[in-house]
Amino acid sequence: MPKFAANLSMLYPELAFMDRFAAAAADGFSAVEYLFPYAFSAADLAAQLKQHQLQQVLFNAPPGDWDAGERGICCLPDRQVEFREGFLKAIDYAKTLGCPRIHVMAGLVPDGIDPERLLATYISNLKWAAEQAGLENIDVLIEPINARDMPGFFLHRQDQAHEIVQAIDAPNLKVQMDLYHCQISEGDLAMKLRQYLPTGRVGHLQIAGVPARHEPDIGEVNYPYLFALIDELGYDGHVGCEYRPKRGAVADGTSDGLGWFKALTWH
Ligand SMILES: O=C(O)C(=O)[C@@H](O)CO
Ligand SMILES: [Mg+2]
Repeated sequence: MPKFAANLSMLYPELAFMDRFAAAAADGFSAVEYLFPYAFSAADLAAQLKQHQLQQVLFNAPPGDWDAGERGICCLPDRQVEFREGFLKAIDYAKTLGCPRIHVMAGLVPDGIDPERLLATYISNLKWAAEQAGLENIDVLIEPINARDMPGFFLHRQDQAHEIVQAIDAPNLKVQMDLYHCQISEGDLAMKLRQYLPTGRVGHLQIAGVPARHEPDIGEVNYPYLFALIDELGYDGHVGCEYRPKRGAVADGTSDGLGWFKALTWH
């Protein structure tokens, strides 16, 4: 069975962020991920990980002005200095948290800029980021995100992401394959896993039910089948549980929806 990580940005919305570590550990998780650590000190976050014996497996580099609607700045030509400063801050957090990978969001395609310039900026920033992160044995990940949830995002498809990763050819630059986004954008999940996991270029997996992004046992995707396939293909990384609990922010709403996880992991 794959190893699962609780995504603390989406799971446990009923709790304050700092209380979500304890809740994830109590539910049987041994690893966590979340979008952004920057509202907290790295030392406080590291203390939570230590106290609850959790491994931090992923977080995101600063995405620009998230509250204003930005979704990453890596492809934006006029934001290179900010991207690089933010990425170095992410490396500092990763070192304190013992986190081996950082997700870099590409950004929304702005009007009126030549797509070739966006791609050139994206590639140049990713090359630089992979070099910096490589000095600390950290992987850099890029994630295709579906256009229904994030219209105008630069990166929507697995083949596009893999083409970029291959072109840059840095050993620590990989794809974050979120099966929720992949199902919405392109489908054929089992064949996509068979195509991409053996390349060694998938650095992290994530899951959610489709179409509503609730628990993985709600919706059109047969996850037990895919978990067996992920094992068969020899993937030994984590699978991030990045979904919005169906019961929402009510007491025990997240834990009550974890029957699918407990059935797989509790013996
Ligand atoms: O939304 C997702 O999917 C993610 O993995 C986030 O890191 C970016 O929105
Ligand atoms: Mg994701």
